[in-house]
Amino acid sequence: MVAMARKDEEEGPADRVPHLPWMRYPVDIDTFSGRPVTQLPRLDPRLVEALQRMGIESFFPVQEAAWLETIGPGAFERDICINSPTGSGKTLAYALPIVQMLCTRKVRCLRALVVLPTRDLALQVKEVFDAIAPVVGLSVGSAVGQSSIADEVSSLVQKPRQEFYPTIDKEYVQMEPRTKIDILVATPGRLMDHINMTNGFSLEHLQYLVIDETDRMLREAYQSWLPTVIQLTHSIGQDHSCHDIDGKTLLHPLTTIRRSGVERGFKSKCYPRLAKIVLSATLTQDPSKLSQLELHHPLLLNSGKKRYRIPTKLESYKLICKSNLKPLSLIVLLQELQGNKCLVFTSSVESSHRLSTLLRFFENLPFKFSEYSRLQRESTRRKTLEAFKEGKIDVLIGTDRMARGIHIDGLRYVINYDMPPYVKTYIHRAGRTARAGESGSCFTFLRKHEVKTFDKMLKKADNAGCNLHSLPEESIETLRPAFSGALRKLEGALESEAVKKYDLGDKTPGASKRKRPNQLCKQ
Ligand SMILES: Nc1ncnc2c1ncn2[C@@H]1O[C@H](COP(=O)(O)OP(=O)(O)OP(=O)(O)O)[C@@H](O)[C@H]1O
Repeated sequence: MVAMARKDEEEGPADRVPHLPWMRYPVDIDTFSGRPVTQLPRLDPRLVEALQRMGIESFFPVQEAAWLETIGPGAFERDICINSPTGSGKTLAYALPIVQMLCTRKVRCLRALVVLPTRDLALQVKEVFDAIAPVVGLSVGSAVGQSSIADEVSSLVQKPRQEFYPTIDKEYVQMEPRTKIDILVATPGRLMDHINMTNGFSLEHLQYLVIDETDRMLREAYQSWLPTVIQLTHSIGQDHSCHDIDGKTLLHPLTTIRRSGVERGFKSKCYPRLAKIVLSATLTQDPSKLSQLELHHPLLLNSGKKRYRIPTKLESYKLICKSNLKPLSLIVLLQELQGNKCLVFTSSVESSHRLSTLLRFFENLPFKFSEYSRLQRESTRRKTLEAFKEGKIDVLIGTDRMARGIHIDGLRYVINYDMPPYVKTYIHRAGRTARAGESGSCFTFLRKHEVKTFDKMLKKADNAGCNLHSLPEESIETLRPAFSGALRKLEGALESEAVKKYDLGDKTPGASKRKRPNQLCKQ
């Protein structure tokens, strides 16, 4: 009962009317057909060319909808919230309007900030900006912890050019914008490092804030990055003036002044205000969570009739099997998928590790697989993901860490080795395939007693029919003898790993809660 209550709190019933009035009347993304890139009003011709070089001939509906709500008369007068399926092109939906809006800027300083929960995602988003921003003279940076903090600092800010202002006091020179970039893509941790420690890093000129994967970003406080950013961009009443050597008041020519607005709707808010775009495939409707964003007259762009939607070309299948036969069923399924790229999701890092270690003890499997886990080093994970993208590995075994936002070209299959706990989890896992209008399949292993819960869960999403998939019994039987041997080797391997870690004083996350070595193999 407690577990069910928590689920409802997390997701709510499928068709519940949102508490917030503005969420009840969304712009329906499905009414946009996605026009050719050459036919989007006001799109800079240089951007049209850049998009064509990227192989983009026409826009996806969410991109057209976001453009029409942000560019032109009344541009960015309201904050934009986007709830649109995985792989529907949300990144370009915000990147393009921001780049278009900034392409007439005269002075380089940090004007747009995009925040994402993980480094992999942030780098993926930066690639999109890198493909369009430089053609209109904008510079894009990242703060994700990929390089040392010193390297990152020197890529983001420049040293003050005091020699150009020999007669003016230091304070004036300190106000010169020093950021080398117009757009920053960041993870919250590194963003906070720069806010707190990097001399010359300033958000005072920030005009656009994008929070991608908003529901996840709001679930975790990440060192209070959000209130900090909002606070730093509220500079009402700050004294922007400084004085020259004669004591005359001098206003720095490059200062963005936010005033207390008096127009309707802006009372007691800063103007020009910080325009926000928040988005997800599973945008929260929880008023208390959304209130943290301090949205200004928000406008919701929504896809589908229900709260959640599964990509049109995604086919969902369930496989019912006993838990002791799950590894064998997985092998048979992977054999069926014939070495096509596939992501396998488990419920925990331990379960991923156990499964991939077990598979290693089967000989001659017709697919190459690898574990992808937060317990691995960052460099190992990066190499594994690269190898998977390049097709050197066919199957990645991991947890929900791989589920958010990551795009892998040509990924046709997703397998839920363990049932996802929430429909949101299903949507993000399954959404690694069937992206950008391509087709894909998601298979979910279930024990008999899980079927009802799973079916009920999928009903919360639009377009979520699920067929039964069965595997040939004889193929499973053939693997049984190898299975017993592999299981024995697995226990031995896990035990010696545990002993080794114990001796070395395990420092990995969760180590203190880990079981003693002699308890491990009894599971
Ligand atoms: N107009 C377009 N035409 C063709 N391909 C596109 C277009 N827009 C985006 N894409 C491609 O679609 C893929 C998915 O886009 P994107 O990652 O932005 O989806 P998303 O909606 O953010 O998904 P998620 O919710 O999983 O993060 C990317 O590979 C991108 O290059």
